Amino acid sequence: MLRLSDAGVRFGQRWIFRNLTLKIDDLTCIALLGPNGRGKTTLLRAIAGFQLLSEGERSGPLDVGYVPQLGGNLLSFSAIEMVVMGRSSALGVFGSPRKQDYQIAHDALAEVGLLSLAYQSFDRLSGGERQLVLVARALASGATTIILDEPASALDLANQSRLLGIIRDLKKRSRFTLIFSTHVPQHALQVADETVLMLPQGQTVQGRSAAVLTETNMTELYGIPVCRVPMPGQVDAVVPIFR
Ligand SMILES: Nc1ncnc2c1ncn2[C@@H]1O[C@H](COP(=O)(O)OP(=O)(O)OP(=O)(O)O)[C@@H](O)[C@H]1O
Repeated sequence: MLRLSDAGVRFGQRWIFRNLTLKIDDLTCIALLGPNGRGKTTLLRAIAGFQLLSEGERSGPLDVGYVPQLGGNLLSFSAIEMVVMGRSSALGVFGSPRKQDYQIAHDALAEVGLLSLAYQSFDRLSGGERQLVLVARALASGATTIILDEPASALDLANQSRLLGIIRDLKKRSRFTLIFSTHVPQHALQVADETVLMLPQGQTVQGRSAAVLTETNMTELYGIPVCRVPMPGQVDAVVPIFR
């Protein structure tokens, strides 16, 4: 189990969050939602153990596969080399990747549907392709806790569906604890067992996704009306009402 108790992170004089207690049971899938700048990345990094807490405590595993938000640090390694880098904790400081590490990387790229781009330079991939390569890297790491920071932000609708499928498959394998942030409540409703809302005024709400993602909570979260529309035989549709 991963746990943050009375956790807080402060940058200079500014508290990003405080008094935050979060319990993540093994093998659950958790979605994290909140408005821009509210502190989701900071919280994910704290959960991963990369961000030092200013107060409170973290307990839980440290071997975490972390998929960062898509950034500008483009590297000219090939896609498969980027994925093989995910094997580094299994190889040790001086180890170099062996045939079996490349096989694992190959399988991970196949899982995200990018095998055909294995030897293309990472810096020449599209944003969505890069995002999927980073997901493959976390899969290849062998970590059983995988944290994904907005993994769908650059994905088209088909690839969002593929990503949700990958998350569902990982859940079915019953080996992984998954935590992802998103600005799309529908993603949480589709695949997350539990959702954590970082509300604008500083409170945090955690609970079963269908129970937490109410119209009232989502409207408070984003400051615009958000509706949940029943879809016969399917998960409710989440519809923001843009003005
Ligand atoms: N190392 C840092 N030093 C100072 N301020 C920081 C640092 N890292 C993040 N912040 C600030 O903390 C706040 C929360 O940032 P964070 O990236 O966690 O938000 P977020 O919810 O992930 O945002 P978004 O949805 O826009 O990605 C922001 O205002 C950011 O500028």
